[in-house]
Amino acid sequence: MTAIAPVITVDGPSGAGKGTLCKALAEAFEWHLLDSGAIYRVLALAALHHQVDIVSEEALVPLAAHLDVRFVANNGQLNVILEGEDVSQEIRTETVGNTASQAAAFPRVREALLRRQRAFRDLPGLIADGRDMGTVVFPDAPVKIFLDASPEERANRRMLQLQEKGFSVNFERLLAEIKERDDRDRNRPVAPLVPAEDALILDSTSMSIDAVIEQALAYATEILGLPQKQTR
Ligand SMILES: Nc1ncnc2c1ncn2[C@@H]1O[C@H](COP(=O)(O)OP(=O)(O)OP(=O)(O)O)[C@@H](O)[C@H]1O
Ligand SMILES: Nc1ccn([C@@H]2O[C@H](COP(=O)(O)O)[C@@H](O)[C@H]2O)c(=O)n1
Repeated sequence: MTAIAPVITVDGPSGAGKGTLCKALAEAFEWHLLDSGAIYRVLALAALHHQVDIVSEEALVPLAAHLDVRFVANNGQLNVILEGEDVSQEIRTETVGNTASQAAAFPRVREALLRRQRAFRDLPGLIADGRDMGTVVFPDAPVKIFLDASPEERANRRMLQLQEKGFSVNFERLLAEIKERDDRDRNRPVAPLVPAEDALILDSTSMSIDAVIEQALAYATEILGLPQKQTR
């Protein structure tokens, strides 16, 4: 009998700290990592590159079905390769994030990307980062976490992140963009951003990164029946 790889899902809104937490969990457990948002972002970038109409589900579905994307491990980072070109940085802009959230609202686009995401499930286990990991993509995951934070805190984190990279940013504009994306992700008819019924909800608004990681690790190891892991 083939063993089915366990999955830890981490869902939540933009800037809640999912990527940070998932990377730490993947390192601690030495499991595979799925950044499902990167797949939606790559689709958005491919649409922008090929002048595919982002508001046309008809036009986006074939692009999603044949998306030529690879994730290549490189010194502890995952490089994102679209049609042979490294787009790891290009997909991280707010414009691409917003375009991704428009494309992600279409049911048939999501359907076209489903199998690609499930293919990441492999032994010894998978950490899955996204919006619908626990509700749609891996509903049988034994550990589900919904990571939240207030919009103001998330906008502040994003501002600091962009400033560290040398960009000048406007807090009010970032906050408005975050709220707009939240609204679209939470209210779409398919796979909306909602916590799975069996998810642990972690509000990280007033928590440090280390405290979030520690709490998530303790929860996951307890449910999976694994020995307690050390935090970094
Ligand atoms: N608990 C925390 N306290 C303060 N800053 C945090 C916390 N968690 C994450 N951050 C910082 O917030 C920023 C955004 O975090 P991260 O990229 O992990 O969020 P995300 O939920 O994956 O966002 P997205 O869905 O848009 O990719 C990063 O700069 C990260 O270091
Ligand atoms: N499982 C997912 C993951 C992402 N999305 C959409 O993509 C946008 C970008 O995601 P990031 O996590 O990289 O910020 C996001 O706003 C969602 O609209 C999704 O629908 N489902």
